[in-house]
Amino acid sequence: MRLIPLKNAEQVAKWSARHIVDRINQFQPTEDHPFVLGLPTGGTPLATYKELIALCKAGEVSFKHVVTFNMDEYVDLPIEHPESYHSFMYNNFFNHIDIQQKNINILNGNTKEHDTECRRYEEKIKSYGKINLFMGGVGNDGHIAFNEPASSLASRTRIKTLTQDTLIANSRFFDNDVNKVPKYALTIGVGTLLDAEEVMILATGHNKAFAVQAGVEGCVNHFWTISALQQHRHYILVCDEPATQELKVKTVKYFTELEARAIHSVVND
Ligand SMILES: N[C@@H]1[C@@H](O)[C@H](O)[C@@H](COP(=O)(O)O)O[C@@H]1O
Repeated sequence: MRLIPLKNAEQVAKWSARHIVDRINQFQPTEDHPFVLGLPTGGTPLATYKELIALCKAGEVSFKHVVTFNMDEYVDLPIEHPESYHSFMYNNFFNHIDIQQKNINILNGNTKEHDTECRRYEEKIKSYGKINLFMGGVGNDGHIAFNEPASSLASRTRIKTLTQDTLIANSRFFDNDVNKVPKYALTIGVGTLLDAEEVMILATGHNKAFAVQAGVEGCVNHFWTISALQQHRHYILVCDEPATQELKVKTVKYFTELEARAIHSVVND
């Protein structure tokens, strides 16, 4: 894995946006050979989306031949609701870049046929071969996408019941009223994420410190689903300083020195 320990959230946004732009540009996507990008919602990636919009407007990257797959969507929350992940993605990203509508994929949480929708999503991903780069955030309890504690580490896209911790954490988007937060979500599985060619997780703020510890130093276990990424061949965790607070000093020093000495054609997986 690569741990990128940075000073603050602004640096995390700049580093992650630049990484995505470099990967897209190296790939040289075309209509018939698009770059496939997995995307999250949440407060953490917002600044990365702002950077990507700026880089797109500056002509440093085009999303014309980029296909996106979002990680998750609430169940039974109308698409037009300001807190649906559809609204989030269009308002904060898609409306401001040159992506083609036909290349945007987000799970439909308003269907009654949850299993069919989840299977369709997996098959659509497969139709592109694989996701080239999946960006993600992480919950305070170490969940990735909506793979809540004790999710199968082999799981695929499916419906999940959200935990009380997640309902409380997400109530900040629903007038601080936990009863307004949808109780279920459709989410890609841990296995779906592990199939991506590369996974980049962003973690900022001291609330994420235990999740980061689980993702770097912890044992692989289903209670901290981020830990499953330790088995991924190209896993990058980009953190600000508060998010590394629970890591050993030795661990942070090790990865800092590794990055300083790295020749980036040689990846430190
Ligand atoms: N499903 C999302 C996750 O994808 C996200 O990583 C997490 C943390 O969000 P934030 O970045 O706002 O802390 O929230 C939700 O649970």
